[in-house]
Amino acid sequence: MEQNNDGGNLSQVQHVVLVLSGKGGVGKSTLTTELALALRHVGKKVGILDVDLCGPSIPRMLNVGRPEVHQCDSGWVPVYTDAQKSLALMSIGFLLEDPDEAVIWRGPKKTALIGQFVSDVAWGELDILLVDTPPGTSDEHLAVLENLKKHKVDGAILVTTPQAVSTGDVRREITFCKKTGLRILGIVENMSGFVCPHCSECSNIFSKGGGEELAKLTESAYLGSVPLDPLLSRSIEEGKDFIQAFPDSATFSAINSIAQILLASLQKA
Ligand SMILES: Nc1ncnc2c1ncn2[C@@H]1O[C@H](COP(=O)(O)OP(=O)(O)OP(=O)(O)O)[C@@H](O)[C@H]1O
Ligand code: SF4
Repeated sequence: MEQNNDGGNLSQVQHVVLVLSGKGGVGKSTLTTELALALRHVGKKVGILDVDLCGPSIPRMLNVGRPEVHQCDSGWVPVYTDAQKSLALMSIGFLLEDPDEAVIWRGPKKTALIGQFVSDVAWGELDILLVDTPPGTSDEHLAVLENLKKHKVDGAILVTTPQAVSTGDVRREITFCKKTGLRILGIVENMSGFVCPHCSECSNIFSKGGGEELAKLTESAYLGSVPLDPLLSRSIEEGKDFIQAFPDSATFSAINSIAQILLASLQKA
């Protein structure tokens, strides 16, 4: 783990993990949300930093709307999703007056805001902070990474889909990690098979195993796969806690297993 002596607002955060994807729509924000809920489920204190300027969707997924954010002496106070303060969220969406505002910002403004955003959240004590980044390998990624690296970052989880594994987007993402010295903690294949809402049987619509192949190719861990599950997309749309609502589902087991493997690899590092 990279760390300097001045941990700043991240000094009481044990682990920082970026969630990346080569392109949009592969389920990066969904998995960030579900992994955070799964980690909370096993008693961890979790934070989510939503830096996805293209579409900050995590507040909707966690059903927190657009609360007013307050400042304390050490920075922005994150929004807590529960009374126990076990899941903290700070989203770039909270700071935008108009949700479409960020799209028209030019590079330097985005970079400056991200810099401030990454450094100025008063997280307090957290076991793990998940950072939902914009899709691709843009300047925003570099800005997030540069700012986090001043403090600490354990590495990144790469989210892909069975169809996307062999595309240029994924290769560019891997090259980005290598060039910036960002450790790939593991690969997750999302939308891997389809869970029938009637009989819960999972059918592989697209070829399977691409995520595993990619993990071998990049010599990184394969964290697991999550099926395309209508119950999960409904929970996400309605801002409900899937982990709490469907603890017996195969999708819950898949997400839980990925969270456990991730935790084990962070504890080992
Ligand atoms: N495993 C899944 N099962 C069912 N629906 C899913 C699954 N993963 C993602 N989705 C749905 O796919 C859509 C896109 O997901 P999401 O917003 O998480 O993608 P993303 O990669 O973060 O996209 P972007 O970075 O462009 O915001 C959402 O409507 C979400 O509910
Ligand atoms: S998976 Fe089962 S319930 Fe779903 S359509 Fe096929 S047979 Fe019917």
